[in-house]
Amino acid sequence: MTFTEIIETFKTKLNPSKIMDSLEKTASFYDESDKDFGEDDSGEDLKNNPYSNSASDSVKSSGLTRITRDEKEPLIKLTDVWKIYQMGEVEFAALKGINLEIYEGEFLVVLGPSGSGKSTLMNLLGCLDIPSEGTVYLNSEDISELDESELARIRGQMIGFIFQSFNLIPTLSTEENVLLPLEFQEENREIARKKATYLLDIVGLSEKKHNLPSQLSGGQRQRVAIARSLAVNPPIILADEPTGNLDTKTGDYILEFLDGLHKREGKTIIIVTHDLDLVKYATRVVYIRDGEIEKIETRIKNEPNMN
Ligand SMILES: Nc1ncnc2c1ncn2[C@@H]1O[C@H](COP(=O)(O)OP(=O)(O)OP(=O)(O)O)[C@@H](O)[C@H]1O
Repeated sequence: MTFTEIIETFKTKLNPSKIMDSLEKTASFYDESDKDFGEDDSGEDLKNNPYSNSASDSVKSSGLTRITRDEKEPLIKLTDVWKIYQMGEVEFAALKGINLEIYEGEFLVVLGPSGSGKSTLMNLLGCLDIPSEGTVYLNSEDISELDESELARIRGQMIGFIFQSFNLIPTLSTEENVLLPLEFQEENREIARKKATYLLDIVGLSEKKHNLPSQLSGGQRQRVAIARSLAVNPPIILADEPTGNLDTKTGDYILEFLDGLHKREGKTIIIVTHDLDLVKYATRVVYIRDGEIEKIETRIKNEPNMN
């Protein structure tokens, strides 16, 4: 499939009129100090931050209501959430009555062993799935009853995904993969290109923009996935084992980058992992086991892990 065909398929599937009604106009969210992936940065594009023009009016015009902690309204709220998988006659409860409130600006790490329900929980937090029972609120909107096109609209506005299962599209170049969510939101082509160029520079991949994903290393692919997840400047970043297949150095870069987004841009970061080392970045850690929350721990960020 060509780039244009892929865009058209997405648009047809996901009801563009609804998406157009609620376009996020993108806010300023980087400055030069975010340039964490140094090696192959050209630096040229950082002088012209394409996200900076709309800084003052972006949130107002976006249709998104930014909830502050003062208002004490959670950005995401799960109330007695169950996820039951049906396998023929047999039912399996992967989540059993989860209650969780996540506030804007948190760095939440969801920690649990294999099979504990982390990915199932992530799919609900990311509006990729709806609960079997219970309620999921995003920005005070109950997503449990929404259809797929409405869920897609909310995802497009609110959430950037860094999922291993969210593969890059193999037939598209690095640049086209980053352009995808922008084109999908019918961003002006020229501005979209500037944003893609800017983001690829931020993650240190300017020189690889014409490469296909298969011509990149695992770490580089993950960096493209990060650039793509940030393209529409979502307030929430969801990452499923973001360092899973990476060497320590690249994994650390990615975590430091997410940490920077949290500290400097106030992004809400949610990571699910079984890696205890990631706890040091968290403001709260949710321990999950057998589909239930075992405990929730509030932390002072960047404290050494005491476990
Ligand atoms: N589509 C499905 N149908 C049936 N059972 C499922 C399905 N998806 C997940 N499960 C089961 O639900 C439980 C939780 O799975 P989940 O993928 O959420 O765990 P996880 O904590 O993310 O595991 P891992 O760390 O190994 O990825 C597991 O026992 C799994 O076998």
